[in-house]
Amino acid sequence: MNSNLCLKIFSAEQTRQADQYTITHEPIASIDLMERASTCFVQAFLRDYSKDQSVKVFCGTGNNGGDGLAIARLLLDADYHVEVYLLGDVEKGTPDFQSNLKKLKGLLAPVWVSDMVVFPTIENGDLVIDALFGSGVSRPVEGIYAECIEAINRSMAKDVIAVDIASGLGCETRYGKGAVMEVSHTITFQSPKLTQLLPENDVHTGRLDVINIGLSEEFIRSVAVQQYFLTEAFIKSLLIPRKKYAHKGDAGRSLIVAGSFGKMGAAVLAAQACLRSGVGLLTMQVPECGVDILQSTTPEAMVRADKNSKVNEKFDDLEGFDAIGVGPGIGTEDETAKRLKLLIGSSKVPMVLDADALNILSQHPTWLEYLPKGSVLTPHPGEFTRLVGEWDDDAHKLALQMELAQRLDAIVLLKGAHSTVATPDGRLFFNSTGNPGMATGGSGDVLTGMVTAFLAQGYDSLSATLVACFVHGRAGDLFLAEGAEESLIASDLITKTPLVLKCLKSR
Ligand SMILES: NC(=O)C1=CN([C@@H]2O[C@H](COP(=O)(O)OP(=O)(O)OC[C@H]3O[C@@H](n4cnc5c(N)ncnc54)[C@H](O)[C@@H]3O)[C@@H](O)[C@H]2O)[C@@H](O)CC1
Ligand SMILES: [K+]
Repeated sequence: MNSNLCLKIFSAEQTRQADQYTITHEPIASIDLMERASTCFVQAFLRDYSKDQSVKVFCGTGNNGGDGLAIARLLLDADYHVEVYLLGDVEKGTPDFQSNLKKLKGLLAPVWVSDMVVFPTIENGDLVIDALFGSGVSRPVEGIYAECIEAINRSMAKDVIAVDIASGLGCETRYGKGAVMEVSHTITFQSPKLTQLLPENDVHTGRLDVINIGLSEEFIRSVAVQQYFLTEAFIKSLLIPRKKYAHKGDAGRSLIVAGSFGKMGAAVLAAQACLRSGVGLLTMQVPECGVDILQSTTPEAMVRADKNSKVNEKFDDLEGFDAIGVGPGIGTEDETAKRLKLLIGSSKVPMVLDADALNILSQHPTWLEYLPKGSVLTPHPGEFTRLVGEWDDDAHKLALQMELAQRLDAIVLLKGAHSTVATPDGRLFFNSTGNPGMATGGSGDVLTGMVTAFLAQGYDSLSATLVACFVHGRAGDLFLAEGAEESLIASDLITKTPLVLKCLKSR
């Protein structure tokens, strides 16, 4: 696995080192690197924001403020109506801030906001560019800066766009006691910052675009990190090609235990997602009441009927399977719980545990110790709370996720916007695909089917989980090309999977 193909999530210090290394070794003057970053920002900005809106740029006196000044100049060149507001001790500004201030002064007179009397009125429909603080913020933001941030947060601005990171939001921590800018869009440099991927900072990040400003690839490759952001190139590198003389057995055999009376839809979704993700042979174990449903909706799957008519009770004969998925719609009846215990105890192949299987396990935590090697847990936040208890904030939640993966020697996929995948050796992968439309019933059942399919096809547990997670999100994103988020239903994810896989497999 070549993790260098992912975007590495750097600390503020590593970001600073990457800048410095690039300046020394490319070599490029610091001011030219700032110009390059600002030009990349403006290119992204021009795609989304038209000239009929007034742009107010708020700049601090560090390099983020320097970026803001360069961006203002480039937008003026592009015929935007721009106003610039400066905060802080301009005399003490960084050298690159000073150079950009000089370059701008011939074109426009910036306003120094010494107190709130000079703070401008932000009209309904204005755009605000936030360049007060970037990755250099090191403590809670207070005083005039905080007053200014709070005024912008209360304003009628149509959009607030952060340069690199919202002011006041640290790369690794939020400095919660101070003011933090609320932004609708962040255009960040080179790689996302950890805080930008956490739900609690959604209002401080908004839509996140990561732009490549050409920091030294040599440096980036050399830095060891534990946290990664998935890229298409990385996922492509994980895909296993089908062999020319492949037969259905080569593509793996899965067993999925799913469904109960009234919840057979979960089994159908998991089955169809598993088949569309390339499994060779799929056997579904469902209660008697679900046999006809499965056979008629999904003729490609073989079906094993449980003697219990309404719930899954019997999990015998595990011979010949390469991966086992269990959980979607099985319910938490006592008989099902007992048989889940036996299934865990007797399976010799990796298992994917989801939904009610996780709910049962949270009632019987000691059974988790017997999970077969390479197993994958795929909780949503509710199931995760039942497994590990409440968390204080998102950082604590990630710590609990990593601790669980280590303790169980299993992969733990925590679902949500930017789903996270934790490994037993302490790595954490953030997904980069998906959208809010996917918060819909059955979406998780589809994911279970996908992970099970990739495991059965011979992917190692981490690769199977990462590929499934990325493909699942990309399928959701593809749906948005033709439908609204609100209209997305879980089966749309299955419908879009063939095209997603085709594109990923193309060179
Ligand atoms: N160094 C480089 O070569 C590049 C830097 N870039 C920009 O530079 C930014 C980082 O710049 P800086 O390191 O100058 O830092 P910032 O511009 O984020 O912060 C500036 C200063 O604010 C002070 N400060 C920190 N927290 C404060 C607080 N709560 N209240 C008041 N003052 C506070 C710090 O001492 C620092 O000197 C990046 O986010 C990015 O926008 C880009 O231009 C790309 C290239
Ligand atoms: K900023």
